[in-house]
Amino acid sequence: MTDHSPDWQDALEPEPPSAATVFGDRLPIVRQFTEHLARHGEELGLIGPLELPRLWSRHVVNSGLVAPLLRAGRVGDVGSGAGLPGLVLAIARPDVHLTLIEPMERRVAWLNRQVDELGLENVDVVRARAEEAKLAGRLDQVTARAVSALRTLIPITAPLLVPGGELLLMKGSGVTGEMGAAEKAIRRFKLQDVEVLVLGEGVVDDVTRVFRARVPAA
Ligand SMILES: C[S@@+](CC[C@H](N)C(=O)[O-])C[C@H]1O[C@@H](n2cnc3c(N)ncnc32)[C@H](O)[C@@H]1O
Repeated sequence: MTDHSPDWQDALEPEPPSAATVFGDRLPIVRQFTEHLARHGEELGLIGPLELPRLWSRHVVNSGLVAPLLRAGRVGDVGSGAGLPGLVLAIARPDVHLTLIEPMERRVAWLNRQVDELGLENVDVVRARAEEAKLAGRLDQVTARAVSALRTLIPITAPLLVPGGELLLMKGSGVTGEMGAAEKAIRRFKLQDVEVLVLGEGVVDDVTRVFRARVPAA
């Protein structure tokens, strides 16, 4: 019999074993989200045409690696786009409230639709640029992925934090160079305990780097 599976299904990377390790009993909802993204992501301009063969490992599992770093409280994800890492983290950590901050109307509509379809009760979506989101001093932790270099990302994310709050900024292998270029911003916001965490060793082929730092406590 001829297989009439749609193109997206043929192109989608098979679920890697790391997905079960990272998401545990939340995996069925992560699967739903990944399928929605694979089905609609390209036509909605959320992911590029080359991303389906690496959607699980490069995007979904990669985002989920940050979940153990979240503390209970209110976490903001700046520039959520398709929901990476914000929606994935909201699925993985139902005990944490996620605020997804995204200025583009089409992406905000997508995020709201996913929140409804996946039945997530720990998410709100704010349509705004981070610097205009009226969230200054309100968030316990802020995540971001693929939004901008640290030198411009720190000045739009650090002001959102409560005193003692924490930045968790997902970065590529160039993070050390970015930190050098961001020295002025690191000093200006008096960031403390600045470090780069390497996540996923022994679990995934491509490790994830996270720039972690705290703003001073009051
Ligand atoms: C390259 S996409 C990355 C999306 C997603 N974080 C990911 O990893 O796939 C960058 C996203 O950041 C958003 N963005 C750009 N500048 C922003 C700002 N100042 N505040 C909030 N979001 C911003 C864009 O609209 C876009 O959705």
